[in-house]
Amino acid sequence: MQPELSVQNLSKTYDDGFQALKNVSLDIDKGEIFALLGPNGAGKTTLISIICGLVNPSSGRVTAAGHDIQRDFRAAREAIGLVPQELSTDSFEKVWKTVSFSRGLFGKPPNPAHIEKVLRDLSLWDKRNNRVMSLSGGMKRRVMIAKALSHEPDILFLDEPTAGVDVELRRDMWEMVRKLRESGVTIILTTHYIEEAEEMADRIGVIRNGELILVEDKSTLMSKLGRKELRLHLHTPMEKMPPELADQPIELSDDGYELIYTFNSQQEQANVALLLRTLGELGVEYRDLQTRESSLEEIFVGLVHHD
Ligand SMILES: Nc1ncnc2c1ncn2[C@@H]1O[C@H](COP(=O)(O)OP(=O)(O)OP(=O)(O)O)[C@@H](O)[C@H]1O
Repeated sequence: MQPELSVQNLSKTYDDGFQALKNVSLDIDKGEIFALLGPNGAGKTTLISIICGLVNPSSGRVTAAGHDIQRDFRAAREAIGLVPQELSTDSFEKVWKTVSFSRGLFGKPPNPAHIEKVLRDLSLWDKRNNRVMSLSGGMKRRVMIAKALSHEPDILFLDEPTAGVDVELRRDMWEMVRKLRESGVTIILTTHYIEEAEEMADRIGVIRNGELILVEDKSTLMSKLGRKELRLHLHTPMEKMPPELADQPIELSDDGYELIYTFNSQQEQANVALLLRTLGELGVEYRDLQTRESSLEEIFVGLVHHD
């Protein structure tokens, strides 16, 4: 199957000589939710802006829904909906009008039934006759999404969709994104909230200094790079690590009351059983045992700050 979005060897050097993207290649399938993670200035917005035809690439090729974004600009752009990072919604226009107008910009004939559906799906129907500028920040953000969906795009870009949005609205947005995916829309989102990527994405790409350093299924990423931690709370403090445990990835807490064992998620649980048996043989008693897996956030911080 042809990917819905294909980015091949894309590079961008801005006029001042700054190289914001370095040979980025990425294929995204129809119906995927793809999260692009990266620290500030990594190149996320540049990548999205090139795909949406707002910035010219220095080299490389992009196809969206099978259309080359440079040779076949109109068709490619029509296939894409973009919800930009900056909200430009200080409009005197009413919600219905501004959303319908966006559709017209793509040369699509009016389709009130579609606009109604979009507004209803985004819980904006009751506000359709309100002026955009009179809406709350969260509602304005929904209007931005409605505008991006007005021309029935196949691919939707959400550039930091929930920045500055409260937790409740964030959850509503996630719900909405899932519904969109069910209707066959491919979704690419950038986010600083790792929780968001963890919650939503099928695949995750990590971009750093203009390079796509990793693309992986979320679950693979978490099991490959995630670590598990086992903490044993001891009955009596231990003064130093017994020699039998010296070659294990195990640490003793400063107060001597905790043994902390870390292991790769992929590694066999059998190692844990072995550790517990060794402790039993040594007569080390513990009152409590806790396990914990590293979050995507910890994995991400590790990726972005180390080589
Ligand atoms: N027009 C421009 N001219 C020169 N440099 C630019 C231009 N636009 C962006 N840059 C630089 O390119 C780099 C990537 O910027 P970009 O906005 O793509 O990052 P980002 O990953 O989206 O960051 P953020 O998370 O902060 O939005 C930054 O260092 C930025 O300063």
